[in-house]
Order: sequence, then C-alpha cells, then structure tokens
Amino acid sequence: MIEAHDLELIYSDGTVAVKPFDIKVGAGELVYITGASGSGKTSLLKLLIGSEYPTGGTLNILGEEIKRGNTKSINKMRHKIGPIFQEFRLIKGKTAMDNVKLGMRFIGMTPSQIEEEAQSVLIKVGLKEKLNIKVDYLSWGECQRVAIARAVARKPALILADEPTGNLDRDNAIKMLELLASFRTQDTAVIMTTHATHLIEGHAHATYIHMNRGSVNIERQGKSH
Ligand SMILES: Nc1ncnc2c1ncn2[C@@H]1O[C@H](COP(=O)(O)OP(=O)(O)OP(=O)(O)O)[C@@H](O)[C@H]1O
Repeated sequence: MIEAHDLELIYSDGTVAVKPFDIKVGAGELVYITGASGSGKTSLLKLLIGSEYPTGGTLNILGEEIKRGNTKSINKMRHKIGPIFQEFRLIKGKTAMDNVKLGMRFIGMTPSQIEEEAQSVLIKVGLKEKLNIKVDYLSWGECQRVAIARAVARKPALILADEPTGNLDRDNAIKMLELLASFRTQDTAVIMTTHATHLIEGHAHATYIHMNRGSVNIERQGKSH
C-alpha cells in the first residue's frame, strides 16, 4: 500500500520536518503516528495525502509514485484514499447526508446505492438522528463524525486521520480511536496521528511511528492483521 525509501521532507524555509526513513505499510494495517507537538506528525501525514511532496527519497502509495509534478499519479492516489482533516472541510449549508454523498460522486455507484451506503455509514458513526440536519447546526463532535463518514463511505484503501482525538475528553477520545480502528479491514489500512499516546499504548497488532524532531522510529506490535 505504502512504500517509502529514504523519504524526507524539508520545508522551503529549511525546517527539516521529516528526516529520511524507510517504511512499508501493507493492506489491513493500523498505524499510529505519535510524537510531541512540532515533531513532524502532520508533515508526515501531508506526504501520505499528497499535499506535500518528498524533498528526498521515494514514496509509492497504492501503486502511484508520489513526487512533485506527478499530478496524474497524485490525483489517482487521492481517489483511493479517505482523508479526515483536522478542520473537517465540510460543506456548509448542506446536510450530513449531502456531505457524505458529495464525497461519493466519483466512485461509480448508482444514486440508490450512494443513498443507502451514506445512510449506513452515518448510522455506524452514531448519527442516525442527524442525517438530514445541516452541518451548520451540528456540534464539533458530530461534524467530526460526518467527516469520518464521508471519508469511509468512499470505501478507500487507506483512511488517514489527522489528530482525531484533539478536542475530545478521555472517554470520547477512546471511543473515537476505537471507531477509526474498526474501519481497518483486510483491504483497508487506517493511519492516524495522535497526541494521545497514553490511550493507544499496548494496542496489539498495530504499527507505531514515533516522531521526535523529525526523526522517525517504527515499532510493530503483533501481527498487522
Ligand atoms: N509549511 C511549513 N513551512 C515551514 N515549516 C513548517 C510548515 N509546517 C510545519 N512546519 C514546521 O515543521 C515542524 C513539524 O510540524 P508538524 O506540524 O508536522 O508537527 P506536528 O507533530 O504535527 O505538531 P502538532 O502536534 O503541534 O500538530 C515544526 O517545526 C513546524 O513548525
């Protein structure tokens, strides 16, 4: 799914956000990217979403070579991933259902399949009562769930979430981590950044990417699936 060799990201002002490292992520893996504030977690995730380009090394995601200028490959890759951004990027004035359905436009389902799938995923994330409410009237936590539903309804091969526990109290953070981990299947890998190391430590069958000032240390616990 992901294969990186000597992958590096240095921003144009010279900040070394990700120091060269190698990794392979296979189908069905659950990967946590952890580290202190400013250690490079979001920068690494941006490389994996194709919103930053490697300044060194190679990166292949879902069979596409990710490098500056490879627009076609990057667009192809983006169609196969489900990103969940910190700021959600929902469309205001549209309902939860509409937001999820808009994310499913290009995946070759019939309108009735789209309707059915969008509804089923929104129910799975706990929004059965809010399907037809405009996102403008939903709470922060509910908007987060709409964003998750929109990402997973496309049936992506890779789900990538940036700091999904950020604004949540301990109990809700645990539930959110469990919800995201539940989308891992034999064909789908789930990757997320998180500050909440105390909540994920010891999770069997997970890969941990520990970041420290751009240095990357990878630890695998148990089998990946
Ligand atoms: N666009 C940018 N240009 C230059 N430097 C940047 C840019 N974005 C981030 N940085 C710097 O790169 C380093 C890593 O930042 P990054 O946002 O990846 O860290 P993080 O671990 O995700 O932090 P946080 O947990 O606070 O979100 C930091 O020193 C940050 O200031």
